[in-house]
Amino acid sequence: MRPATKTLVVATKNRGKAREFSALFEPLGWEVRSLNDYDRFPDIVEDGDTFAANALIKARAVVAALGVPALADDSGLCVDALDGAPGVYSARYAGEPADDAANNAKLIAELKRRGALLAPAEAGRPALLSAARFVCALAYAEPGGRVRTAEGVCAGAIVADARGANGFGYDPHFYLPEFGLTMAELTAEQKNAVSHRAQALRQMISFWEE
Ligand SMILES: O=c1nc[nH]c2c1ncn2[C@H]1C[C@H](O)[C@@H](COP(=O)(O)OP(=O)(O)OP(=O)(O)O)O1
Ligand SMILES: [Mg+2]
Repeated sequence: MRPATKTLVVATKNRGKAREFSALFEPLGWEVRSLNDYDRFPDIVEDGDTFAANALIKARAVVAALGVPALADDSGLCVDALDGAPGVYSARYAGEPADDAANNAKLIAELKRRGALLAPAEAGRPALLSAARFVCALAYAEPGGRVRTAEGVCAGAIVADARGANGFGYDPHFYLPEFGLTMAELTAEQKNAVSHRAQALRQMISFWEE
């Protein structure tokens, strides 16, 4: 089961995600179309309990609306000290409409309130950190009803001070110990080598090749 054409609809309105999918698919000779390429595509209600459930909801909604195969991404940030929050609520953590700056401000305020930003023993690390991971569930759906899901995880830590201007969402506060940089300080190529999204996509592509 793999898409029959070299154009793939990605069921997202998030321009940051769409940009990353375009870059990830480009070396494979695939062109990505997002919901921003359709006039007034209705908002999809994401009321699933898990990333995978929400990805399936989005993929199926786009298949139903457009009649073509669709790949959907539901992703978010899970912070250990917040018992996995904001999790599936990452996009609307600070309320709706979704606002990255408000979400980041609420995240840091919440971690400070709980005393959950800790100074690591090692020198050269950012001052205050709190263990976290990015999670990405992908769902691929076809008009015939077949579906496939994949998941990727990227471990890191939330850092109190925002750094970097690349990426989107929580990237300026997501610190990667192996780089000594936040996700927003990585180049697009670096992020696409390690991200939760890239890992989930690698798994999905391996399913497509089965
Ligand atoms: O690589 C990432 N770098 C930073 N932040 C990220 C990343 N990946 C997900 N996130 C955050 C953004 C948003 O707050 C939430 C996703 O929510 P999610 O519902 O999956 O996406 P969305 O509503 O922005 O667009 P859409 O549903 O149309 O795909 O997690
Ligand atoms: Mg969403």
